[in-house]
Amino acid sequence: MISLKGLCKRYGDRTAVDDLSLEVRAGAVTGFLGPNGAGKSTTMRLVLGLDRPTAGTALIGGVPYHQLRNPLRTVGAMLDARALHPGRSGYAHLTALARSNGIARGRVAEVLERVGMAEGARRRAGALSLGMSQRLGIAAALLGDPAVLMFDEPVNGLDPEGVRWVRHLMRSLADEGRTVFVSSHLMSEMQLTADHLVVIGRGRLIMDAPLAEVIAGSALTAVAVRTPHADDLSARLSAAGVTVERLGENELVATGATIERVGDLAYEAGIRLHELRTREASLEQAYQELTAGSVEYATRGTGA
Ligand SMILES: Nc1ncnc2c1ncn2[C@@H]1O[C@H](COP(=O)(O)OP(=O)(O)OP(=O)(O)O)[C@@H](O)[C@H]1O
Repeated sequence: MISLKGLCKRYGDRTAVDDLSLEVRAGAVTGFLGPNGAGKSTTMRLVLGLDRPTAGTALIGGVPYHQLRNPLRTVGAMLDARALHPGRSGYAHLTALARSNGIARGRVAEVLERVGMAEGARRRAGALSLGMSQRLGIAAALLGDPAVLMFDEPVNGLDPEGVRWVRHLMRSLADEGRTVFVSSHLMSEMQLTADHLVVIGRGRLIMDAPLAEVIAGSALTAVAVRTPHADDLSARLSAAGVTVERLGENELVATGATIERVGDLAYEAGIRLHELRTREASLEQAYQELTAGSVEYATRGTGA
C-alpha cells in the first residue's frame, strides 16, 4: 500500500504537489491521471525518495522509502524507460542490479521471461526499440518481486500489441495481490485497465474513486430507453424533472435519473418498455469534465 499524507512539493514559487492525501491499495490497478504538469511524476518521485517533500509524508507499507531495508524487494518502479546505460545489455543491467541488491541471479532470467524479452536482453540497451526498453524497465521493476509497483506512462509509444501486453501484465500483478499505481494519458486504455482512479490537477486531488463511480458520475452517463410509447414516457419523465432527448420514433435517452428511477416512472405510468439500459460515458468524457477547471487554468497561466 502507498499512503500519502499532506504531501507537498514546491519548486521555488511553483507548487507541483499540493497537500495530497490518499491511499493506493493492494490488489488493484490504480490509474493516476491528470493534465500535463499536474504533478504525477513529482508525486511518484516523492514516493520513491528521489525528491524530498516540502511537507507531508509518502509511505510504502507504512515506511518512508529511505527507511526501507530492501527497497527493490519492497517497491519496483519504471519512471523513465530510457534511463539505462546505452552501451550495456539489458541482461548486464539486470544482473548488476540484482547483485547490488542481494537478489539471486536466477531471478534475472525469470523476469526477462515474464516480460517476453528472453531474446533481446543480450542487445545493447541503446539499440533497443522503445517497446523493448519499456519491457526492460518493467523487468527491472519486477526484479525484487516487490509488493508495490509504480509505472509512469508505461504504454507511451507502444504499438497496440505492446499496449495490450502491458494491460494484461498490470491486471495479473494486481491479481497477485500487489499494489499497482500507474500513470497514463491514454484514457481509453485506463478505462480497460484500472479498477480505481486518482485524478489530480495543479497538484491537488480532484477525484479518488472506483472507475465505475467516476463513469457513473459523469453528466454524460445516461439511461437509454426503447418503447412503443415514447411520447407518453417522454412527457412523464419531463414532468418528473428528468432531462429527455428523443433519438428516434421509439427511442429516448434520459439524463439526471438512475436506471431504477426511469424504470419505476415507466411502470407507474403503465408504459411498456422494450429496452432499458445504462449508456455509459467514456472515461475520456468523464475525465474532461473533471479536469476542465485545471486545464483552463493551465492554459491561461501559460499565456499570461
Ligand atoms: N525539478 C523541477 N524543478 C522545477 N519545477 C519542476 C521540477 N519538476 C517538476 N516541476 C514542475 O512541477 C509541476 C508538475 O510536474 P510533473 O512533471 O510532476 O507533472 P506531470 O503530471 O507528471 O506532467 P506530465 O503529464 O506532463 O508528465 C510542473 O509545473 C513542472 O514544471
